[in-house]
Amino acid sequence: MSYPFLKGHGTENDFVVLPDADGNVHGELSEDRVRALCDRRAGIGGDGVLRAVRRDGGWFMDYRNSDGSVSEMCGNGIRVFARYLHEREGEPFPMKIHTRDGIKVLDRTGDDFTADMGAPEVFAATEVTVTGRSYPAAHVSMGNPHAVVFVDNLAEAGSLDEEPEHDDSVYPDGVNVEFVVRRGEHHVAMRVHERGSGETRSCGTGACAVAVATSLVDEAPRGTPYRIDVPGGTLTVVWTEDDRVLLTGPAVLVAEGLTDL
Ligand SMILES: N[C@@H](CCC[C@H](N)C(=O)O)C(=O)O
Repeated sequence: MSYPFLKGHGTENDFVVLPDADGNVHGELSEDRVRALCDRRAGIGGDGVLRAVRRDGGWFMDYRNSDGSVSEMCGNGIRVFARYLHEREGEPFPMKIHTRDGIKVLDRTGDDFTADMGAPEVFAATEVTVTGRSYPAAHVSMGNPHAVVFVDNLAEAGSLDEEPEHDDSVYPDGVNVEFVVRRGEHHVAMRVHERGSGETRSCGTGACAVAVATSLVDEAPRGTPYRIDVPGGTLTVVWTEDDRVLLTGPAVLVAEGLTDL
């Protein structure tokens, strides 16, 4: 049996989009199927899967990491998802999208898409260990968990092939780890090891967590735009006076077809 799919990315964080309006095409998407779809040699390839299911008069983004695990939220994925809904399902902007982390509002300005990611949660500082070296980390939740580590040089994080070690009592479901260097005023660069996907070229929720952690260190006024360079491009994040994190960046659809996977 063949199924329609699309492929898209946001700052090179790439996804397989699975249209499944009535939720009965893919049923309970198994971890094995997600892994097969995301396989870069034997599959379509992607850092994750975005299954589009109708819900409550709108759409639900069923996000899976490339290892098949579920995450609450994906900031790059939801911009790709919004573009898909606009171009293929005729949904107008601004649009509301249901996620495991509640409803998010997406808007578009030219080639840029902005996701209102809601309020961050900031917890007590923690620690992560990478290739035997421990680093202090800011603990920020954007619906999904992040550990933000400030370093002098992004190469310090090494190849990021291995999952950073973390305290299971702090992050019982694992954690996304961002390594951050300063580039200028309100401007940083980051690399990320994503829970369930390994090192990726970008992470939208990670960029939000980095902007929140950095603006707290800077004591920057709310509303200050932060430029976050990622290996796959640039994202802009604003933490507003009324405690919403706005993530802006590109989202593109690059292919579509049928898959037997
Ligand atoms: N790439 C995403 C985050 C995807 C989920 C993450 N790996 C997790 O398990 O929480 C983004 O752009 O936010």
